[in-house]
Amino acid sequence: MRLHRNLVFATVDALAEIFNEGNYADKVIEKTLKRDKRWGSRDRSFIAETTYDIVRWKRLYAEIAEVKEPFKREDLFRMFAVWCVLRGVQIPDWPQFEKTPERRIKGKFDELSKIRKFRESVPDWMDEIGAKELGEKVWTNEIHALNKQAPVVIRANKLKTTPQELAKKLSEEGIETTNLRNYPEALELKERANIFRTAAFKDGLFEVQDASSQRVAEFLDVEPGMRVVDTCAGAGGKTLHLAALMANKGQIIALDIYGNKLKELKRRAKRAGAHNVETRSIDSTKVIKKLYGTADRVLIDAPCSGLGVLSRNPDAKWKLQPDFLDKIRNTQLEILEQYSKIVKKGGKLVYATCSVLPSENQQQVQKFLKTESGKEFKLLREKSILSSESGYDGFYMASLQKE
Ligand SMILES: C[S@@+](CC[C@H](N)C(=O)[O-])C[C@H]1O[C@@H](n2cnc3c(N)ncnc32)[C@H](O)[C@@H]1O
Repeated sequence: MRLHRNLVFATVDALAEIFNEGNYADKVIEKTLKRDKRWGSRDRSFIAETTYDIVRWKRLYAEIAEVKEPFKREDLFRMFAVWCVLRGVQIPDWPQFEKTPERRIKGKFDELSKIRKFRESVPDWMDEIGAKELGEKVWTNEIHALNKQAPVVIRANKLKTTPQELAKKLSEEGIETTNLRNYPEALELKERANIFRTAAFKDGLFEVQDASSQRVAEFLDVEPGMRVVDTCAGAGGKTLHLAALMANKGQIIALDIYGNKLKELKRRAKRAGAHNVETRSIDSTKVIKKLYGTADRVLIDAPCSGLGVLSRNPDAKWKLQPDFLDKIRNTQLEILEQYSKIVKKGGKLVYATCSVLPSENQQQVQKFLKTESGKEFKLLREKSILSSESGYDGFYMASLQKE
């Protein structure tokens, strides 16, 4: 691979913004890619993938390059040089890369690879919590899996198509996919591509949704005609899946504390042809109280650490803080206690997170079952999905019934 100067410089600029200004990697990359209209798809994927790679391996690369935050521009070039050496990419003969110590880089890599927190490039506190909660062996495998680049999985929108029909249409647009066994609506892309540009996407034939995430709406056991409340709907990944499973019949009320996310949900619902979705912004406790005792199904896709989705969101390793984890656990429990009251007698509640930590998952459900609201529920089943076992995101879901 020959490196192009403007692509490498764009990558280094993006890294400076992510690491030193604390901006979100996806937003920075989106902005960077707009910088030059002449960049083709290969150029764009070089910038996106290299930036994500260096974000993912920040701790390891910084340690090898012997640089510390806040990174100076020359530090970022040194980290880039580490990326080149470890990837087997020839180092350009530019002044920024003069005297790159290739053998030393390889030697330091071998030495640091013996220690998990360096090898897997995670902060000390995260490595400790992971090992404490999951056990050394499971955490070692899990963090390894979470450091792999996530595959692109889409969900065929059954309101408009079938996975077979969709695969054919995408193939006609030059995008090859494979069916995923045991995930009835999912297709995985054989190669990464900008699928948002396809006619199939614009026509609402699919949504990008990880395979594990597709398990959540299924877990809710919905039927057409039901009244369903999706309490933490965000931009509606699961809401749209629920609408498809309910064949557009019945009612879905999508809630969130952020109105802008619900706006995006509405746009997506329109594209997907989901007509049974109504959005309500939670701007006071009244919004929730009005719904008490009214829903056949309630989904709490709770805010969480996101530790199960590090492979698609590697900068969360550096953005997450231990005190946030404490705060979010309290929020999860409060949400469970409050929103569970929306379920009517005999109805079901699904609590889900994209975390692999038991303290956000099964332990929260056990705590909830002991509370005043929780005493009315019994746990029907629960599922923990590890990325190291499934090959997709880490998730947790529990189904509870109100007696
Ligand atoms: C895991 S995300 C939801 C993802 C979404 N369900 C999907 O499938 O695309 C959690 C959501 O909870 C929302 N949230 C945070 N605190 C909340 C609260 N107290 N009540 C309702 N929603 C909340 C966040 O804005 C965020 O959109």
